[in-house]
Amino acid sequence: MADPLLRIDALHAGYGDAVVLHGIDLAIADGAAVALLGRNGAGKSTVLKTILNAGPKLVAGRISLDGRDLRALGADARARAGLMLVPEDRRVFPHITVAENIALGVHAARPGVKPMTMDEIWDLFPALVPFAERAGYALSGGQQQMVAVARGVIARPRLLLLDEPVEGLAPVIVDQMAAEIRRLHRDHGLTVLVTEQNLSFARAVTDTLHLIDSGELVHSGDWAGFDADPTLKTRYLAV
Ligand SMILES: Nc1ncnc2c1ncn2[C@@H]1O[C@H](COP(=O)(O)OP(=O)(O)OP(=O)(O)O)[C@@H](O)[C@H]1O
Repeated sequence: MADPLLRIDALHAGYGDAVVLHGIDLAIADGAAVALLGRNGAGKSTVLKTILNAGPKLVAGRISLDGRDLRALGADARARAGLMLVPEDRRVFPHITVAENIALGVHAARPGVKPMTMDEIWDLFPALVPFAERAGYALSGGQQQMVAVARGVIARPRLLLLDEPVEGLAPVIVDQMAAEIRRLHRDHGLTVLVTEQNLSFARAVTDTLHLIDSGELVHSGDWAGFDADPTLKTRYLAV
């Protein structure tokens, strides 16, 4: 079997003296779409942020991309290696336009990889075209999320990490977002790791899932396996 794109071995990480991840192993194949599900505080965001070196402290374990050990790299270098995080709080800048917000993502381009043009972005996210010149503060939550995703893909990352992308969004926007992410994955080959509590969204955009509870992975498999054991939902997810 080919080496996975991203590989995490025996990862322990946390904040200050508090260790919140206790030995996470995860392998994500190139072209995969994977969900990381768990309750509030289970450790989902910490996994994503540790992959990016964006906050948590790595205590032990190894993270590699295409076989390359990432541990010595800072967040910017990991972005330029092809990892991009769309954070839970979206971080759309309020006083610049949608187009300007999206263009900020270009800084993460990998050496030798041409970022998308704005025309390519508008083709991928036609719903944003009418808002191209609108300031960030004047967007709805769903529009902000779409801007954050567009900014996340403009540099053509190898792996897009999405932290609870549809939290707080209306069901119709959730469906639109699911179609968008699925299209990026299916038609553009984008590898995706998404944390979620919204099961129907996660199911719509991924093929395999991992459940995390108190900083440990407690189940991994496909959706059919998840559905075959209803206790997984009641034990590990707040539903
Ligand atoms: N900056 C921080 N400093 C200290 N502890 C933190 C920090 N961020 C998160 N934690 C703790 O780490 C644990 C895991 O939090 P994390 O945010 O990774 O969970 P999560 O599964 O993403 O939850 P949510 O769905 O609520 O975002 C929690 O106990 C949380 O309180």
